[in-house]
Amino acid sequence: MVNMAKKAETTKKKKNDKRKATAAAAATSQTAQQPKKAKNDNKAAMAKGPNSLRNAHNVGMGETVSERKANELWFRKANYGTVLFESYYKNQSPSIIVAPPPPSSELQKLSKNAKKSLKKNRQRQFQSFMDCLAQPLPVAFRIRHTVPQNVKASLRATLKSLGLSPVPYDPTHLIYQTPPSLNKATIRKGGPSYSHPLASFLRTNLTSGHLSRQEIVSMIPVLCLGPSLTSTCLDLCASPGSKTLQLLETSTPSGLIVANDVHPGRVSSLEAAISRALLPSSNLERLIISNHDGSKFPDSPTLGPCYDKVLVDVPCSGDGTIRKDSSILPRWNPNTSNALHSLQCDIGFRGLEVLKVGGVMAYSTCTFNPVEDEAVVAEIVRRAEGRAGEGAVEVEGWENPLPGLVKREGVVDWRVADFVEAGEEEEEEDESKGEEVRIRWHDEGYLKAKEVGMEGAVESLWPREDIKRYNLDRCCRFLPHDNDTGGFFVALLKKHKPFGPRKTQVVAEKKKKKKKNKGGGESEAPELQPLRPIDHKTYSSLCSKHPDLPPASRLYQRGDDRDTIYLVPVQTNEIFVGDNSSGSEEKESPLNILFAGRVFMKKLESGEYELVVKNN
Ligand SMILES: C[S@@+](CC[C@H](N)C(=O)[O-])C[C@H]1O[C@@H](n2cnc3c(N)ncnc32)[C@H](O)[C@@H]1O
Repeated sequence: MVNMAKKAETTKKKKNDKRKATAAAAATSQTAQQPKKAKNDNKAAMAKGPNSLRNAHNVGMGETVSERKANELWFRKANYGTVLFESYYKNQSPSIIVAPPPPSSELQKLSKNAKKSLKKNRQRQFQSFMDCLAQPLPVAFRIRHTVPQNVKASLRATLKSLGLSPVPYDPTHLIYQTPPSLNKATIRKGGPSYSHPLASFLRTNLTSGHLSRQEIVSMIPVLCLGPSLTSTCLDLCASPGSKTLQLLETSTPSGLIVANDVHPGRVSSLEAAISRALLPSSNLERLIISNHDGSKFPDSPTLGPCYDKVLVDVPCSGDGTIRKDSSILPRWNPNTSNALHSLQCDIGFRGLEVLKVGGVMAYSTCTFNPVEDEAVVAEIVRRAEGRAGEGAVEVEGWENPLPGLVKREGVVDWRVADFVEAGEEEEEEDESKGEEVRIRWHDEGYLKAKEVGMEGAVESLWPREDIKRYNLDRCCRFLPHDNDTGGFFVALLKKHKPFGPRKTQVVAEKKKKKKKNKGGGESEAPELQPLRPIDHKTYSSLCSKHPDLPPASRLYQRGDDRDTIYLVPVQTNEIFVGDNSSGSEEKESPLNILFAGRVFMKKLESGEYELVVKNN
């Protein structure tokens, strides 16, 4: 009895260790680098097997080093991620990475030799995918739309003299890509190409705001949403802001852009990136930056679903960016994708809820993984149908905004997996079997997966029987070896019907108070107090000295900083407060606005406010 209890406890502990390793791998920042020393230790320990690595780091023994870090290190050192990645995508459904096989009726007609060569060809395709991932990503950049025509012409001429032409598939001739030898690693300070004329050209013009550095495939969602943004647009997961900037550049004077992110720190870096871009004030006057969990983004109290366009560029496992960040591969884990799926569904569905009828939403990720891509699209359409009936939302086909950039159809068939240490599921006593980590496929579906203890199993991870109904083939996949880019996924969804009422209305979360946690660090509370409409008293006193002031509805101040007055977008009060005419100190916006518009007035030492001159 005692032995059995001990065995059960060991098994439980092992499972806990594994769970922690997974969570750690998922939680670590994508930019985390593998420590140099780890690479050397790796070779010796790998020879003995991954468990010796784990023991060497005291993982699971409650030792001094933080267990989380040790678990993650163990996982990466064993290079499990790379092994899992290759095994996962090689054995995924046929058309995720390689071109779809011919239909079985045609396959049967092929000779033995033809079948063999087909198989070889598919292996070659997979290998070219893997080989491409091992190549660093060239630097992609574009000349900003907001740059005056004469400056555009001069930038193009200089680039031409440096031997660079716009990418052939860009009709605007504004997008460029460096040759492979000039990449993030070689052009950085201390890198071999730091002094290359193209590298210094890039530095100068990125600093001046003439150029924007952005991956080509990551430009696609905004390009698909349409160039004439005369409309109200919500970017639900906006930081670090490359797509928000793209939206701002192409918006027209009557447009509004609300850029939101859940992390207060990342909201501040979003604002900093936008300031660095040196956009004209007229573009900045169309922007609101808010801080909410995208899955609980507040309703407009006056208008309800009011956005013409919504961009949902969700947090994802990011394996499409391996060429840019090689640390992703050694810690790759299918459980990360499975765990993100539900959050992605919740954010995506909220995007559909706040979208106007007739509006369009772009859902995008930088992962190849269908459980974060097509599975999410299918689930949010299904949820929409639950609220508004069949045809409530439709996946739309779209013209390629970059004609010639190879895109592949979305898939309707995929497999779901998690990872296990071989031997663990059978609860083997033979420890040597626990040395191996491998993919465990759950082809029998959700119930069976739950039964065998798949972590994070939810039904929507699997393709449902009626999957063909969702037009998932209209989604687009971009693979690195097709265009020498990163990997990307985009789906466009159009809302056709109003959704019935939710059980509970979504209201802004209570603002958390800033407090010290036990460890002495700051809690997750936002650093900044939100902006609020200017109060009547301040506005009246300003009017007496500045007769041409904009209406009070356009002037906002931060709760704890009365020294600055912001000129916010025209629509702000109409959408978020419900009063478009006068100062409304009693009414509070449900939106946690951390930045908006541009700085309009500053308080002088004398206590008077002075107008801040526009930059253009
Ligand atoms: C893929 S990045 C977005 C990249 C951005 N759209 C761009 O083009 O620069 C995902 C972002 O989602 C944010 N995020 C994570 N969970 C979120 C949530 N629940 N609601 C809103 N944003 C979230 C992360 O902070 C991260 O900045």
